Amino acid sequence: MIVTVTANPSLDRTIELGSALARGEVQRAVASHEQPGGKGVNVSRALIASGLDTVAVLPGDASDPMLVALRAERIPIANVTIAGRVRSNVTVTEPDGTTTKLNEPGPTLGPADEAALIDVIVSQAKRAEWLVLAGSLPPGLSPDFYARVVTAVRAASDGTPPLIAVDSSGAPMLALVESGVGVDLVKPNGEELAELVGGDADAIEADPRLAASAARLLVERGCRAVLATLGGNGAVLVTADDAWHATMPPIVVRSTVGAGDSSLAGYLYAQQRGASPEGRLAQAVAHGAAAAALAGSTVPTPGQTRPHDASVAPLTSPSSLTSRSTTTPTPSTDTKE
Ligand SMILES: O=P(O)(O)OC[C@@]1(O)O[C@H](CO)[C@@H](O)[C@@H]1O
Repeated sequence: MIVTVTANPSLDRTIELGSALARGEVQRAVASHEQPGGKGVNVSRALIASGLDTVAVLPGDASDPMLVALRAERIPIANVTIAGRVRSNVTVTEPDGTTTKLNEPGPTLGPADEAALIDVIVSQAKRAEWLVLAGSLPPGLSPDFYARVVTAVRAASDGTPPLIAVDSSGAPMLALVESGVGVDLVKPNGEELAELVGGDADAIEADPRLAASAARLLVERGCRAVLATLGGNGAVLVTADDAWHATMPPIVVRSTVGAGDSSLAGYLYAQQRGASPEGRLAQAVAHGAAAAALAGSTVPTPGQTRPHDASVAPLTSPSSLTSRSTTTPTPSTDTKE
């Protein structure tokens, strides 16, 4: 069982344009989609599509349209009732695959909401093999919320605590790494790696060796494995002893929203099926690529993924983080989200 936590879920609205976005103009959309989202929620949606057991923990009233949409998709949830409404995030996609995202801050939560959320997470985590903590934090939650959750879950465990995966950014992610609690897997993109260890985000995303060298700094700070997604340049997986790079299967990008979440789900799906680290990396890239080729934040089924097209190779001598890459990133296949 895999428990996901989305402290700041959203009702994602995707607007597909038939021509390039023109700021300041009125444009007619060719299609629109509304889907329940937020990073942990998307991981749960992708796990369900892959036939795995999951529960999505999130704040939100049972009658909130976002929770209603989640139930309609038959995603098992454990919610903490709050006074405010779940936020709405808007995505605009252009024909060349460019994805523009406008994310609301989310409802303000108080100390009682935070305590209730941690209680629900601790109780759900007792039957979990993995606990996935993903996304931004809404206003009012402590910046070290994720470190608090990890500590509470481990303290309450009466046997083997769940493995913990984290995919977040900014202050909450930095606070987790700096807390020294140590987690089993983190899934940054190039920008988030640069935020955490320094360096140039575009150069990291363009150069798998540079990304591996940045990821290794996170391993040294207590993250047992780092799955770094590099948009069109695939992904790297770095552990204390090894590093691999997987290339991205060729796709036509439709929407990159949730592609990173699908990558994480693909990694967990392969891990649950006993795959080697290389196999997990290939499945992560295949899930991310398949998601990027689908509309809105639609998640793929394993049958829609092509792990054999993601060629995996060991990375033996990572570039120095201070080196600059001359490779140009490939925006048309970016799976940053
Ligand atoms: O604002 P956050 O929490 O960082 O990200 C939220 C979000 O952009 O992430 C998902 C895609 O990864 C979307 O479903 C959702 O709108």
